[in-house]
Amino acid sequence: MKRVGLVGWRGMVGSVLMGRMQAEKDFDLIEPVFFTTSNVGGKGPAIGKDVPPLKDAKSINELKAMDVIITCQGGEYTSEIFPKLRAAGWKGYWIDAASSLRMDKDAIIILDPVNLDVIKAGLKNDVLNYIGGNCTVSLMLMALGGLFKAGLIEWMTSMTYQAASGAGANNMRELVKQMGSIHAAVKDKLDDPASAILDIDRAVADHIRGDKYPKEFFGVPLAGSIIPYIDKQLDSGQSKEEWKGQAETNKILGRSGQPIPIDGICVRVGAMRCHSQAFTIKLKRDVPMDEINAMLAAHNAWVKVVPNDRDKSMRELTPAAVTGTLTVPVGRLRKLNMGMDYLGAFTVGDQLLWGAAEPLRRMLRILLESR
Ligand SMILES: NC(=O)C1=CN([C@@H]2O[C@H](COP(=O)(O)OP(=O)(O)OC[C@H]3O[C@@H](n4cnc5c(N)ncnc54)[C@H](OP(=O)(O)O)[C@@H]3O)[C@@H](O)[C@H]2O)C=CC1
Ligand SMILES: N[C@@H](CC(=O)OP(=O)(O)O)C(=O)O
Repeated sequence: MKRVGLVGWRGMVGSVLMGRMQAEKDFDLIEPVFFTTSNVGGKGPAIGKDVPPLKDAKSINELKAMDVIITCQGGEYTSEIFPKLRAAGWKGYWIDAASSLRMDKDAIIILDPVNLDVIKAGLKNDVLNYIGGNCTVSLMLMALGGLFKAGLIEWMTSMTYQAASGAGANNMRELVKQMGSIHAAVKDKLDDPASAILDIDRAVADHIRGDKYPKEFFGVPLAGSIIPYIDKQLDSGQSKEEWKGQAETNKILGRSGQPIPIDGICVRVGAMRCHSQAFTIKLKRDVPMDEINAMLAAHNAWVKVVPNDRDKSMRELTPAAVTGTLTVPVGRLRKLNMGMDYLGAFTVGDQLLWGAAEPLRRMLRILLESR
């Protein structure tokens, strides 16, 4: 059995990964060894089988004994430990949720329902580093895989509505606190049916601009507002999150040469853990809608085409409907006023599942099956 080291298993992404690995009985197929940066010698998680005490995630010697390492510990950990581990001669497989190594020439971005061929070619060519993609990019590709596979996309824009979870666990807590604090600030007025809505509105606006509004982690209000910037600022005028759209998509698809142009504006909204995206897609030719729907639906087992119907869209194409599931609905599909080769679409996906944890455990399975 392969010795698989798990780092970052108790964090937010790690916990989702643990849940999925247990649900899919992945632990039956491996010898799991759990690592920690804060509790060496402590008890490992309950996974239905005995595991050794927690090992030191900074010990190159302990890590070197692993055949595979899966880490959700974060980019700083990867940047510190990965080069030392390779410098020490470790030849195992490194599977990582963090972005640090994604664009390295020695790394493959993993999203097997979309790029199993790229992953398999990597394994054949002894590539050892397999990195999960950015959540918006992975969810976009799960939704639109059929159009990419058919080579129909000339260029596209993605305008995102990204959940608080993408910023981390503390930010999710802060979003809920912000919601609660808004309600508390106007509860008396809300309880009085005779109160004027503009008084409530003014009180809410004063509150979210005021000092008592909790915004330690976001820095600005999210509940009752939006944040039109995600990740670092780049000289190109894009945010780093926006830059990833084109760079990672083309790498995931294994495209060399001319990249498919992809750009847009990434925005944080008050959803908990589902990212949504609205697309404008320039098709290479006018393809009938029934063919487009069929292509999208047939691409993978998780995408679900939602008919462009008001009631169905409102019920099935929302973070509230999708959260905690692996289903990636895509809908609002229609030709735009710009012409018959312009397609509009909207998708929603759980960014902790397909956007983070799921591709990692599936990569482990691919490795186990291939080796
Ligand atoms: N958040 C996201 O949406 C996505 C994140 N990623 C990447 O995954 C990595 C991890 O992200 P995320 O899971 O959000 O990070 P977390 O902050 O939730 O967890 C990271 C580590 O923090 C330590 N930790 C400290 N205090 C706590 C606590 N109270 N509860 C749990 N863990 C704690 C744990 O390490 P220890 O046990 O050693 O103390 C844990 O492994 C990042 O690199 C990120 O870029 C990738 C895709 C999406
Ligand atoms: N930046 C993403 C989350 C994330 O962790 O992305 P990446 O893995 O590319 O750093 C978000 O805020 O929604």
